[in-house]
Amino acid sequence: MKLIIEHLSKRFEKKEVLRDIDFTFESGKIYGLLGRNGAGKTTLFNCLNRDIQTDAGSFYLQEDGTRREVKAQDVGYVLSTPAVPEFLTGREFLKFFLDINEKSIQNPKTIDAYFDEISIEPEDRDKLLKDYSHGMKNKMQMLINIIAQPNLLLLDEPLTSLDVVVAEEMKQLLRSLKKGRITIFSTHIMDLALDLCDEIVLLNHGILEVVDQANLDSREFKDKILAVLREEGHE
Ligand SMILES: Nc1ncnc2c1ncn2[C@@H]1O[C@H](COP(=O)(O)OP(=O)(O)OP(=O)(O)O)[C@@H](O)[C@H]1O
Repeated sequence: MKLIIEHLSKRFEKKEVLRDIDFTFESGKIYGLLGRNGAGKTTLFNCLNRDIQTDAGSFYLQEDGTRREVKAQDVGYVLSTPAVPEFLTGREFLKFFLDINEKSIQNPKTIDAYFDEISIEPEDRDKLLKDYSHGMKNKMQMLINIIAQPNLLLLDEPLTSLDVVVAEEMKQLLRSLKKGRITIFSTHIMDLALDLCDEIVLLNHGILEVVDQANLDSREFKDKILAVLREEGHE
């Protein structure tokens, strides 16, 4: 499966954020999306999730030579600022989510098994989500997006607020889930991108480009990424 983006453009008033983007993402890979503040990473995700309209261009999934439109159920989108229903407990939220997605979830596990997977302690599972820490809310959001096994998993700086142990567990989880889906991961933490991702993609001057990692050790590779990103002055 491939996600093919053709001539995608988006501007906000005078600011041209995405400029005629042509890019192909392939399943089985984790893509690290790097770009400076304001480069347009969230805008790209919002377009792919159809939260905002594009000005021009299109994107679609291609499987066995057949193209089809990206549907809502194809996409899991983990926001950098977690949005969870604060009036529910963790368990109620998870149960609700499992119930409404019953038909699409393959090999469902028990609610406690899911909590175990993201290391939410038993004593926290029946607390209201409003009393969860930022990192715990983030984990819940990541979990419900992973459970539904989307074809396209968009992660907008999701590991930044997690403690080192959980961030490591989440990395393992994402690695174990990458087969058969396209994972695009935006981050400002270059080491995380290098550690987790199969490809590094830069969003620079409104276009996407892959950074070729061939024959470069990680220091040289980092320098190369920085050099490309530095070209763009603050606007
Ligand atoms: N709804 C909006 N209205 C007007 N301008 C917007 C809107 N959303 C984003 N922008 C502008 O588009 C540009 C790209 O923003 P975006 O949030 O996509 O960048 P980003 O790469 O995710 O940044 P960061 O790394 O800082 O989170 C910025 O200049 C931002 O001000």
